[in-house]
Amino acid sequence: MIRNRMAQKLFFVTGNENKLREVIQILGNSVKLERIDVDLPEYQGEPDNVSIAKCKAAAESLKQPCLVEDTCLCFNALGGLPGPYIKWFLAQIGPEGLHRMLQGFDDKSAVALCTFAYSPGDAGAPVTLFRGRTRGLIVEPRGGSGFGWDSCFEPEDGRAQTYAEMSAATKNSLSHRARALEELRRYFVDGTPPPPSSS
Ligand SMILES: O=P(O)(O)OP(=O)(O)OP(=O)(O)OC[C@H]1O[C@@H](n2cnc3c(O)ncnc32)[C@H](O)[C@@H]1O
Ligand SMILES: [Mg+2]
Repeated sequence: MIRNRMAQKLFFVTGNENKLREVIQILGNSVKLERIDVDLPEYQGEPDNVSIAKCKAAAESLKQPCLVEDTCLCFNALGGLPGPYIKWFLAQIGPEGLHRMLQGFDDKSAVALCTFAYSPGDAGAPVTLFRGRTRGLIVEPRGGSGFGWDSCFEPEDGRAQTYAEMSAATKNSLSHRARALEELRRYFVDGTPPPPSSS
C-alpha cells in the first residue's frame, strides 16, 4: 500500500470557480491542492476518455503532478446524452431547456457523473480516475443556490429537493463530486486504489 502521496504539490486545473469551491469544502485540509487555470480543450467521446485526454493535456502543459475534473449529466431516456456535452447544452438552453428536452419522454431519470483524473506529471504516464455518480430526476428548475444545472437536478436521496434548494453542506454530503472525491481521498490519504469503475 502506497501512503502519503500528498508529499508532492498537486495542481488542480480548472476554469470553474464553483467546482473549486466545492472541492475545497469537501476535501478540507485532507488533500492539498493548488488551483491553476489553464484553458484545456473540451474533448468528445466517452466520459472516461474525455477525462483521460483532458488530464494528459494538462500534464503535457504543466509537466507537474496534476488533477482535472470533468462533469457529465446523462439523461437515461437519451442514452446518456448530453453527458460530457452538458456544458454546451446548458449554455444554449439553460436548466429550463434541459427540463423541456425530456418533455416527450416518461423517463425523467438522469445520472450526474463526476470524474477526477490524476497524472503524476509525465504525459506518457497512466492516468488514474476517481468517479462519483448520483442518480436523480430532471425537474422544472427550483431553488436559488448552487450553479450550472443544479436547479433542474433532484437527486433521488435528496429529500425531494433539487441541488439548488439544498445547503452547500447537504449537496456536498450526497453529490457526484463528493463521491468522486471520497475515492480520491482514499487514494491520496489512505493509499487505496480506486475501483475500475464505481457505479
Ligand atoms: O475547466 P473545467 O474544470 O473543465 O470546468 P467547466 O466549467 O468547463 O466544466 P466541465 O467541462 O466539466 O463541464 C460541466 C458543465 O456542468 C456544470 N457543472 C459542473 N458541476 C456541476 C454541479 O455540481 N452542479 C451543476 N452544474 C455543474 C459546469 O458549470 C459546466 O457547465
Ligand atoms: Mg471544461
